[in-house]
Amino acid sequence: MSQHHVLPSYLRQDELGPWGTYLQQIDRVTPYLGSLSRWIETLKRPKRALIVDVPIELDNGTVAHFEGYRVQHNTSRGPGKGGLRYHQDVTLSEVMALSAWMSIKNAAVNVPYGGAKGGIRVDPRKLSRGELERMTRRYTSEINFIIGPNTDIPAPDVNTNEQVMAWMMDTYSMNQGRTATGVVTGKPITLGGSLGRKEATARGVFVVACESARQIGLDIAGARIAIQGFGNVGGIAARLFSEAGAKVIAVQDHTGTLYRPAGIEVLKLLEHVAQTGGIVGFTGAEPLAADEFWGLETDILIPAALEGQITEKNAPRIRTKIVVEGANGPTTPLADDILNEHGILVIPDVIANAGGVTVSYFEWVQDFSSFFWSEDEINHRLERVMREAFASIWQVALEHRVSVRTAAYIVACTRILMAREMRGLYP
Ligand SMILES: NC(=O)C1=CN([C@@H]2O[C@H](COP(=O)(O)OP(=O)(O)OC[C@H]3O[C@@H](n4cnc5c(N)ncnc54)[C@H](O)[C@@H]3O)[C@@H](O)[C@H]2O)C=CC1
Ligand SMILES: O=C(O)CCC(=O)C(=O)O
Repeated sequence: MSQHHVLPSYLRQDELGPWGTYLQQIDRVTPYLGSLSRWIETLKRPKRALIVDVPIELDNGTVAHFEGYRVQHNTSRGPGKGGLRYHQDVTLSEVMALSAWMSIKNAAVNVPYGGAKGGIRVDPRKLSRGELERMTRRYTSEINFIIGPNTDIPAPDVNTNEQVMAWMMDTYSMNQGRTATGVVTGKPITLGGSLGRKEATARGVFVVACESARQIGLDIAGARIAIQGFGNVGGIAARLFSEAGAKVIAVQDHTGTLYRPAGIEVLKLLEHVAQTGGIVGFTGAEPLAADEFWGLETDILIPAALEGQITEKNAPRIRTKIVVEGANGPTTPLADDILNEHGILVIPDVIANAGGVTVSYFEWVQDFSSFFWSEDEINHRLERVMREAFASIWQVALEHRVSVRTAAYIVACTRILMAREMRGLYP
């Protein structure tokens, strides 16, 4: 990383993690921003970062404290928007990076939001349903004063789902004294959720994978796909690819790795995961050592789990044609360079997984107007947004002879910094 980054005083150099990846991505786009680059520092620090203590009474009567975060990276183009993650390894610098990637993503697909993200450092698998509800409600109360339908709108991310969103919406509404459905998206349909939101991220991944495959003359029917992460994004993407005639030959999650060259029966695997919580123990494919996953020969590789999975260590072994980033931040900058040198096309997170927030935007619009659209209408609009965003970013990549990631950042940072410049700094 270049030496000139002025880090916020609450981050140590050795704690950078994904935030360091993000800063390098910003360094790479800066030379393409012309006079707007005088505002670049705006993107290198979050606008607002809140750390909260979340105490709850456990079922056994003891008290546990969890650390929670909500970071609003940028609100130049609209309210903060982004998911909420429950994971034992969540840190402030990770949530900062995730919030920054939301700013870039929302601008890349041109939805009228800034970027935000939240997290709680907890292994939710160790909590009962009651404990999970109490933790969610307490966290929501603690961040209550910085979220709202017009200020910052959370949504599901790793280990959170529509039930968690329902508890958040209810807690926020209790504090407001009125029902405020628009405070979160990814809600249950019966509480103002949108048809198609659950599948939206995976559908967006599928659409951009098809668009990029078309660019390199790859047929999706019969294509070999490997997917890391078999949750909301990876599991549903696997289903969409197999419905389109592709072969999902390898899958990895936190419980194990599976391989079947003839193609895994995705519906059966989804059923197994719904019953057992992970892919381990599925008998319709061979178990594989975790590290072997990265060396498999495939046509499309989809990281759809956590950050920092493709590094300079495993990137040299990757044998695929396209990497489509379902996860946020799965590829480090060094790995990005290696994949590029090997002629592997990388479709970055900020466009590849933007389908989720796009339908979150549709949900928010539907909540405000109390008028709900059909699933066909939603999927149709989603596909149009994804295709148009992909086409314009692809064009910028060709014009500037840069990676698709840098092209997406050129488009997004120009939109954000233009808004910043037009708004000015005063009073
Ligand atoms: N849910 C959404 O709408 C969106 C999610 N994303 C990103 O997609 C990624 C996955 O999110 P979701 O599918 O929503 O989460 P999820 O909680 O539904 O699924 C996460 C999956 O990752 C797997 N996983 C966790 N640790 C792993 C490890 N060390 N090795 C291999 N697999 C591991 C889990 O087993 C699970 O299958 C995250 O990076 C998230 O930020 C991005 C855009 C929107
Ligand atoms: O739907 C949303 O608001 C955000 C989803 C999310 O967290 C993401 O795109 O990474």
